[in-house]
Amino acid sequence: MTESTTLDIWNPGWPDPFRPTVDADDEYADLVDALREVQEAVTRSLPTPEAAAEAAATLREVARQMRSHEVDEDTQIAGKRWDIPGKAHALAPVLHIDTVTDTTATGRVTVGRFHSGRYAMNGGVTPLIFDELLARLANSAGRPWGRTAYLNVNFRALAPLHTELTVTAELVGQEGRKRFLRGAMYHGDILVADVDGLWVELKPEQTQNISKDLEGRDR
Ligand SMILES: CCCCCCCC(=O)SCCNC(=O)CCNC(=O)[C@H](O)C(C)(C)COP(=O)(O)OP(=O)(O)OC[C@H]1O[C@@H](n2cnc3c(N)ncnc32)[C@H](O)[C@@H]1OP(=O)(O)O
Repeated sequence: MTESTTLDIWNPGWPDPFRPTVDADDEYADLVDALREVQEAVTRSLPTPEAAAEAAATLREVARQMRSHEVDEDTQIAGKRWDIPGKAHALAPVLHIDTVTDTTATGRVTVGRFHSGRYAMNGGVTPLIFDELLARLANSAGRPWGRTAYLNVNFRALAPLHTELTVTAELVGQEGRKRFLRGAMYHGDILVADVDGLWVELKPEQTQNISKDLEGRDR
């Protein structure tokens, strides 16, 4: 796999909760890499029942250890490492963002069997990748924070596993608070998916303490 160029494209307009609140060093990134390794290895395996039970006990022990270090969402590292591909979050495949200009962005991604549907990338994973790249572009160049309003994805061809795919994004228009983006994913010259997305700039009251907005809701 090609190593990425890391880009710190932190937007000063973004609210503080999106920055890690402790100095993150690579032990955190390594922990999430190890979690990704587990996800892929478990997906690819057919252990004996005894081996499955042993692994489950080990994983529950790791979960117990991590629960003893639990913090609130504003303080956690996962999803906050803008400087490294994957942002130290194991949900989506690791997207290597190579370029971000005021109106375009490009990246590369390779998925394994953990993100497979059946011998090709799962259809729910493609929007995750588009959301990551398009959101970075929508919210870069000093633009105030906006949220995804829609992502309309067209699947044009199977996206192969274990193969580097390129992803592109473009800001195609702005009307008031609305930012219209378009993106595409390629396997070599083959278009595997494209997307139209809308980001809506948040009103000041929408950027205040999101956890308060969710109080009392079943999350
Ligand atoms: C500090 C907090 C930051 C949080 C960052 C979180 C980042 C994410 O992960 S986003 C996750 C996925 N996205 C979401 O959960 C978003 C949920 N939806 C929302 O929050 C709201 O619907 C939101 C912000 C997108 C728009 O709501 P609101 O600000 O009230 O917009 P509203 O004033 O109704 O509409 C603004 C314009 O956008 C248009 N619009 C809004 N939603 C849509 C849509 N889905 N389709 C088409 N047009 C839309 C409206 O028609 C309107 O257009 P016009 O100005 O021409 O009349």
